[in-house]
Amino acid sequence: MAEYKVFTLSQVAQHKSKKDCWIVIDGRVLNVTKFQEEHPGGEEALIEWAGKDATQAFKDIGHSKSAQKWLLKYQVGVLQGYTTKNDADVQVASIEEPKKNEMSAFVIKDDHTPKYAALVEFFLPLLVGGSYLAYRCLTADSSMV
Ligand code: HEM
Repeated sequence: MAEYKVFTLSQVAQHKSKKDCWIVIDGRVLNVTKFQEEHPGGEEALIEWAGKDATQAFKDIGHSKSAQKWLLKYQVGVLQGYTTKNDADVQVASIEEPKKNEMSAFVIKDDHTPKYAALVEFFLPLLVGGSYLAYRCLTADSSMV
């Protein structure tokens, strides 16, 4: 388990230039100065967030799991108020939740009960109506005799 130095947001804010660029993601303080040119999303995306907490922006893009692992490579500390018990904890917190919600929505759609109810609602009036007509026909025939 790595022991990281603790920084306040105002300490991070002092590293907001292209030559000295820190950002915060999920409570991790990252020195991304050398990563700017390598970043597949462009260096501007990182410079825009220099010295700030970019957690929401990072999540909104939908970065891959592999991108999340890259965070560990550039971590220099932890934001005050956060505790990273181990490296795996913070990674999982970022992407898995939306996928679980998608699945539960799918399960609700897959429920067969409403289909069954719709069939009964359709055939029951037909059955009652048909029986009534048959009864009327039979009664009419017998009255003519
Ligand atoms: C140190 C933090 C970051 C790392 C390690 C990182 C890493 C990556 C990686 C590996 C990709 C390629 C696609 C993927 O694997 O998901 C990517 C794409 C991208 N990133 Fe980042 N990123 C970081 C921070 C940010 C921030 C703060 C923004 C700001 C909004 C950002 C915006 C983007 C965009 C726009 C793309 C392109 C997405 C696409 O082409 O669909 N990234 N990033």
